[in-house]
Amino acid sequence: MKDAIITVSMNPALDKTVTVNGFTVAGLNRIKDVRVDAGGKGINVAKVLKRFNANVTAWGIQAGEEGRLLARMVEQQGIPTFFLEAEGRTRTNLKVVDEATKETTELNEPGAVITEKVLTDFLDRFEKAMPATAVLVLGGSLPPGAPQDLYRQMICIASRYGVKTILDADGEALKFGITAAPYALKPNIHELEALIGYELESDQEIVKAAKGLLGDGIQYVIVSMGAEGSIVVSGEEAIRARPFPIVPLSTVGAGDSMVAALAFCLIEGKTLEETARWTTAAGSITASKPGSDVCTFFEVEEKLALVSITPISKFNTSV
Ligand SMILES: Nc1ncnc2c1ncn2[C@@H]1O[C@H](COP(=O)(O)OP(=O)(O)OP(=O)(O)O)[C@@H](O)[C@H]1O
Ligand SMILES: O=P(O)(O)OC[C@@]1(O)O[C@H](CO)[C@@H](O)[C@@H]1O
Repeated sequence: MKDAIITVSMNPALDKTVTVNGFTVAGLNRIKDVRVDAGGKGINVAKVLKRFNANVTAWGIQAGEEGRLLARMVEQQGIPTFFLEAEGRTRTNLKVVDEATKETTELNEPGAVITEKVLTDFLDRFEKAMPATAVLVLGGSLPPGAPQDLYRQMICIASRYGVKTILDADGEALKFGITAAPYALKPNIHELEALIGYELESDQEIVKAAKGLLGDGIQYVIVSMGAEGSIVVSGEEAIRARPFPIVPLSTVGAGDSMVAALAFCLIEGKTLEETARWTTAAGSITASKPGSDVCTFFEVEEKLALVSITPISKFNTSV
């Protein structure tokens, strides 16, 4: 059985995380600590999957000195990579962690422009890799120059080879991507609300909205809700998962850790309840780590039983 997972980061980043004590907008902020991690959603997913001992390769586009540094940082973690080089410079995303409030403020650059030539080469190599791939993870924003329906194109290619795609995107990239019926989606609550065009006030409303996305090939929707945990929905079941308490150090990569755990659960054939436990525990452990550092397999495994699980049908069967 195939077990290879490919993560794609078309717009990766060096994540520069600075820690301040009491972040002041429009004032002088003295930085207490700085760290730089290899970032981008697909790269974070690959970092977790490597720690889960999965057969993962990080694909993407890199550019300039920053791009070479990024690729080196990923490879130093023992993750096999396939990066095509583009012109310009891979972006640096600034993450400001406020020690006082435990809040993270993110300032993400648009990224280097991608040319049609690089894109065509990438898609060509991508299609060649699909026959040996079991799960594909598409995550993050698209770089300037890329068509908004790029994820849709990739999902269509992957589907021709029976590859299960997990899509973690927002805005237009998500809207277009959904039309190609990825196997699973991981919107956070704000991305889901933006997609459907209205606010969701209760768990029942979230389940209803998530269920509305299922069908025509979409099998799972995981709606993440920060400290509130998540709602995991399949055609047959809906589960409310609540995390154990943590002290958040940087929430960057928490959603990506959920996506990684979902890819792991798909490969391992876990049940929906097990998937709810693995994804939620992975997200919460990553949120308790500094910068874009991510959870390990043993840290997650140790906490699985502490994730509180409630089947949604228990309190409302009408959704
Ligand atoms: N403050 C927190 N306390 C406990 N768990 C948290 C906290 N923040 C995040 N998590 C865990 O991480 C998961 C994903 O968080 P979130 O909904 O913020 O994802 P996201 O918005 O996709 O994150 P990102 O895009 O930064 O990776 C949550 O479902 C939860 O399990
Ligand atoms: O700008 P995008 O592509 O939407 O998000 C990029 C990013 O914020 O996502 C990761 C966290 O999920 C970070 O490593 C990275 O900086």
